[in-house]
This record gives sequence, structure tokens and C-alpha cells, in this order.
Amino acid sequence: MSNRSKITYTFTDEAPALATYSLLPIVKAFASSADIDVETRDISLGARILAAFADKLDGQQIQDDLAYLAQLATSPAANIIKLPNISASIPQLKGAIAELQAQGYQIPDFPEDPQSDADHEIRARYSKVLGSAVNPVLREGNSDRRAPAAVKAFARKYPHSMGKWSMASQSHADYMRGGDFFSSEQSFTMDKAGKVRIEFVGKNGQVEVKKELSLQQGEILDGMFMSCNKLRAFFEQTLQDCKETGVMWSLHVKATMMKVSHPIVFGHAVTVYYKDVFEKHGKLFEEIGVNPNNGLSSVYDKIKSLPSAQQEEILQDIHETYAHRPEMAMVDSVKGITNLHIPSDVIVDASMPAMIRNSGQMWGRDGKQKDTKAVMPESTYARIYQEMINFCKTNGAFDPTTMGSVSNVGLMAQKAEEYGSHDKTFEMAADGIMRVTLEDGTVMIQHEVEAGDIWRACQTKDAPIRDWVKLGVNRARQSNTPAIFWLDQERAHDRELKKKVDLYLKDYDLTGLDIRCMDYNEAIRVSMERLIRGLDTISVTGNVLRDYLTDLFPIMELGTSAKMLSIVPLMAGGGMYETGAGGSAPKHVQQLVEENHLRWDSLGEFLALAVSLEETGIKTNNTKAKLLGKALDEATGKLLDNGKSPSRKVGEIDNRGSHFYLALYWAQALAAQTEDAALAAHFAPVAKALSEQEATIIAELNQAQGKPAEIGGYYCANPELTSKVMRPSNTFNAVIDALV
Ligand SMILES: NC(=O)C1=CN([C@@H]2O[C@H](COP(=O)(O)OP(=O)(O)OC[C@H]3O[C@@H](n4cnc5c(N)ncnc54)[C@H](OP(=O)(O)O)[C@@H]3O)[C@@H](O)[C@H]2O)C=CC1
Ligand SMILES: O=C(O)CCC(=O)C(=O)O
Ligand SMILES: [Mg+2]
Repeated sequence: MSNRSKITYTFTDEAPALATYSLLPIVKAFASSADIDVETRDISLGARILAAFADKLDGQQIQDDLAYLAQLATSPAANIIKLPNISASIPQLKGAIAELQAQGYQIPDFPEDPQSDADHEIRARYSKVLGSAVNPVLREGNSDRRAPAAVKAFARKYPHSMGKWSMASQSHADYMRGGDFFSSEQSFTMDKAGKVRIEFVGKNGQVEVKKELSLQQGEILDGMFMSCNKLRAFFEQTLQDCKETGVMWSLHVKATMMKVSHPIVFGHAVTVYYKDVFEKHGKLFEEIGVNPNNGLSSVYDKIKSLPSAQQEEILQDIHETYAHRPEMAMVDSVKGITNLHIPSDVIVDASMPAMIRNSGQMWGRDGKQKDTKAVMPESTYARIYQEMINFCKTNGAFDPTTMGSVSNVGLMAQKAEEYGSHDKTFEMAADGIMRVTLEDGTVMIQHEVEAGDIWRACQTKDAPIRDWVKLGVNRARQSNTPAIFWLDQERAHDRELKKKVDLYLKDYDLTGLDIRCMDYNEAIRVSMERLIRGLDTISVTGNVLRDYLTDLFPIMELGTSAKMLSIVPLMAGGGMYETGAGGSAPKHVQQLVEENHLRWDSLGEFLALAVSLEETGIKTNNTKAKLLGKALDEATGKLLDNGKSPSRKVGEIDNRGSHFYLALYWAQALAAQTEDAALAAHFAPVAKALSEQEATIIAELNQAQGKPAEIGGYYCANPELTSKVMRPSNTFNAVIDALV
């Protein structure tokens, strides 16, 4: 039928992908009653790798769904439910490649040290799959993330645990006091559209064009660098400090989103911490292809090719390091996996709130919690964490039963700011000058750099800024809540941004609104003071703060950012509904495989879907769709109230059980509504069947638990096997499948 509408549901990775096997059949069955088709687009790491090598896969090609979605995001018809996906580090990418090869896909190995042209070509294709390769492409709009009232009420009623804070805590954030991106940032706005060149001028005066960019009128361009020598000296000093004070050392970066610069920073941390090992074996490591940017796991991986006596010696030297270096935070103390094992294990947006929620402590080698120095070299954003730590030391831990809420309106459209800087990031091969020049030769940005320094440029287009200001004002108006623009007058970029904010705010009638601009420290302090008094505040921020704050505050308020409503009003008129603000929770997969219990909470998916249905209803004048959305919200509220969210423990309700209750409550709400009799009649028997067979279904779902589950892969699980695991109740399946 031509008048059917379409919702596009993304298939991603790990826990959210597993959950999709259970949830999507329910969603499709319910949506069909309102003439809505739910199409699936596969943007999992595995699918993205296969799409990148489609030309090499005889008969095994799959289409490039990410490219399709990128196109769709710029169309007014877009209605996309975006689940979190893996942003792959190199070790993860290599794991996925190996798995696909074992499944018979003829894809090439990852060329770690490309030599030939062919290697370089393969590497370039894989680079497109690496790191945060999905979100920046789809985010053709800014971000609106908040805790819906029902979720907030639930958190107040059933608070999550919060570690106590002590005045005596030695935990703190540590960051560079000079030589970092913050201290070197320069910025300018293009007064008319034109080209700029990023150039390196060598000591001999030779000019090398690193990149040419076409900038739009009103676009902001920043240039900045981090000094390699100062970074290494900083790491050494933090290690000495920890050694002297007995505080545990940990590193927090975002090697996924900052996929070029942060792995380099991470690599320096590895070679400074294990300095003696790298000094002694450096030449050998180079020969066997150890890459410290991939973490210590790269050493373990590469030395496997050496004779066992030599391996033993290296392992011994690594072990001895721990005798004279401070204790390091562990990712998995049982398995001996440290913070420096792989760059994607500790991701700052989630790891810092987890630490703050946990009394400012992380886990040591002995599995015990300890005070920690959280090392975040880039001072630009690290200071906000120190502010929160100070605040908790003075006021104690936040109290989820009484605290207010900090929502966020974030500038992110069209690869805004640092998160779009990968193709403009360079590790300096020699000393010289990096500069940005206009077509007429005017030098707009200039830095004296040394070999090893990391230089980068960031772009922020004007249209996304206008849209972001509009979104901030609208949110403040709709929620009648004060909004703070986080703009740091010490930052060159923020000074350019503020000129525009001041100008664009004039387009609105701000009567009755409380809209302010503050630097980051003041903004977070004011927001926290309001929080503990139970008051709400909207943070209107740039892209990195958007990412950091939408984990930081929700993790304090709700225990996880997965419970957030996360909307991306696309600038072309469509909508993208992200599910939560968190990630793909890899440890949940492990639990499913070991004991067939999935503790992933799909609340983010429920919330996103309700808004997506409502939007479909409004845009296509489809009353049934609106009712489906409204009923879904009611069902979600009831699910929270009745405690039907997944438990963490095997044998208790898990992700699948929570989906059953959602279906039951959703059908009941639809059967009970009186606005559309046909819809009510359609769902009445469903509600009856599900309610009558509740005990049988729950028994079938719970019986499946407690033994290992076979899903036939990690990055590319087998669909039939996974579907069987995720839909173990024949009674439930029969009711749902009869609906389509
Ligand atoms: N939008 C996106 O596409 C995003 C993707 N990512 C990707 O996700 C991966 C892991 O990232 P990481 O930073 O560790 O963050 P995660 O959010 O995956 O994990 C942090 C912790 O949050 C809790 N959690 C998160 N979501 C849920 C949920 N729905 N239900 C229950 N618990 C949840 C779990 O903690 P516990 O069980 O202890 O409560 C989990 O271990 C990376 O590959 C990263 O790149 C990360 C952020 C966003
Ligand atoms: O794309 C990613 O790698 C993570 C995105 C993220 O953390 C966020 O948007 O909150
Ligand atoms: Mg994030």
C-alpha cells in the first residue's frame, strides 16, 4: 500500500543487537496495526566491514546501509531509531575481521603497517570503519537529551546505589597545565565562503599542503596542538605523584570518538608507564610490529611470534614495571586487564561518572576499590570533573531521591567541533610551523610545532549553530527551565561561538526565560548547586560537553544514561531518535553467552520508539500511530512502576521478560483506549492472550536461563541461533507472530 509510513530501525552490535532480536518482532507486529512498516538497516561493525569490501565478496555482498542512512538523514522523510553501536578500536576491528574470515568471508587482513599501494588502499577502507564511524555521519541535526518525567519519578522512588563521598578522599582529576590543545587553541570565522589551506612549513622553508578545505560563510575554524614532550612529561609527573602519595593511577580518554588524536595520547601513556620495557625492547618491538597506540595488548599479541624464552623475558620485564610504577586501575582485575590494555576499554564519558558514582574510586589489582588520580591530559573538559569531585567532597554524594535534573541541548550537527576533526589531525613528523592560510595567503592560524606533536583543526558550520540556539531557546520555553550556554571566554573557539550565540538569541522573544552564558566551571557549579536543591537546569553545550554531560548527570540521577530520551531533530526536517546516551555494554554479551541472561535495559528503545510513533502520527496525520505512541509511553510507565525492568541476576526477569511485559501493557493500553474502537478491538484479544498466559510465558522465558547460550559469533552472531536464544517462549511468539 502506498500510504504506509516507514520507521527505520538500526541493527547494531553487542547487547542492543541481542535485545533487537527480541524486541523488533514485537515492534513490527504492533506498528503494522497503524500501517507502519519497520525496516531494519544493519550498521553493525561486521556489516560495515563487509560493505567496505563489497567488490571483493563474490556472491556474499551486502549493501551499504550506513550510506543509505546518511542519505536518508538529509531527507524530510527520515524517521530513524538509532541504537548504540560499537565504535571500534583497532583490536576490536581485528577481532571482527578474524571472525568474518572464519565465517568464510574473503576480506583482507588489517594492514597494520601498510607498505604497498594495495595495503594503503585496504587500510583507507578500514579507516572508514574505525572508531566513531556511524554517529557523526548520521547526526545531521543537533541533540536534545533529557530524562522523561516518568523515568525521573521512577529513579526518585527506586533510587540506584550511590557510593558515599569522604572529605578525606584523595581522588582527583589531573590534566595538563600547558602544552595541551586548550592552551594553543586559535580560532576564526570565515566572513565569506572560500578555501583554506592547512600547511606545514619545514625548517628548510619548504611548504607542504596537508589539506585544503572549502569553508562556508560564517563557518568557524579552530587550530590547536598538543606538545608531545609536554604530554610525556605530564604523564611521568602524574606517575611520580601517585607513587609518592599511594593514590591509584588511571587514564581516561575517548579513543573512539577522537579516533586519530586520542589513540596517540593513549600510546604515549603506554610507553611512559612501561618506559623501561619500551627502552629495552624498543627496537625488537618495532621489528615485530608492536603499536603502543593499541595498548599493552599489542605487546602480548605480537610477542607470540617470538621464541618462548624471549617472550618470558619481556613478560618478566612488564611484571617488574609494576614494582616501581604506581598501582594502575584495572578494567578486569580477575583477568589482569589494566587500564592500558586496549584504548577502547575505558571511555571517558562513561568511565568518569562511574568513578564519581563509586565514591571517586576505581578497582585495583587486588579487586579492591581505591582512591584514584583520573588522568585526562586535555584540560579543556577535564576541569569539570574536578569541580564535581570537589563538590561531592564538600556536599557528599548526590541523592537520586531528591536531586533535580540537568538535561542537554548539544551542538553536534554536521561533525561540529572536535568530533569532526579526524581528517584534519596530524602527528608531526618534524619540527616546523603549522598554519592555516586563506586563498590570498593571509595566515589565520599559526603554531610552532615539534616532531611528535599532535595538531588538529576543527570546523563548526553556521547553520548547525543557528539551529542549536533555536533548540536551546525552545527547550527553555517548553520546559520552563533555566538554560545555561556553557561558553568559556578563555577559549578562542568559544569566543567566536559566543558572538554568534549573542547575535542569534536576538531572533527570539526571550521574555520570561532565564538564559545565561557561563564558563564551564561556573556552569557546572551553578548546575550542581541547583541539582541538590531539586532544581532542573538545561545545559546548552558544544559537542564534547554534550557527550560528557549526557552520561555524567544521568548516571548520577538515574544510574545509567540508557534511560534518557535522546532526540536528534534533523535539520532537513526528519527525526532521529537515539536510544539513551550510553554504549553497547559489551559485558552484557558475556553474561548472555555464559548463563543466558541479558541484563540490557531497552528503556531507551521504548522511549525513542514512542516519540518516533508520535512523530509519524503528526507528520502523516495517522491517528493510530499517535495512539500507539501514547499507549507505548503508558506501557513504559507501568513497566517501571511494576518493577519489570531487567534484573542483573540470572534466573530473574531479564531483557526478554521486560519485553513481554511491555507487549502486555502496550496491548492493554491500546485495548483500553476509546479514541479508536477498531484499534481497541484489534488489541483486546492480544491483551487477553498475553495476560492469561503470563505465567506460562514467564516460566518459558526463565527456564531458558542458567546455562550457556550459543549465538555463533560475537561481531556477527548467527541470526537463526540468536533469534532462538532471544525468543525462547513459543507461547509468546505465537501471539506476536499472529499479529502480522
Ligand atoms: N551512541 C552510541 O552509538 C554509543 C556507542 N558507544 C560504544 O559502546 C561501547 C561501550 O562503551 P562504554 O563507554 O563502555 O559504555 P556502555 O554504556 O556500553 O557501558 C557502561 C555501563 O553502563 C551500563 N549500561 C549502559 N547501557 C545500559 C543498558 N541499556 N542497560 C543496562 N545497563 C546499561 C552498564 O553498567 P552496569 O551493568 O554496571 O550497570 C555498562 O557496563 C563502545 O564500543 C562505545 O564506542 C558508547 C556510547 C554511545
Ligand atoms: O559515537 C560514539 O563513539 C559514541 C557517542 C557517544 O558517546 C555519545 O554521543 O554520547
Ligand atoms: Mg557519550
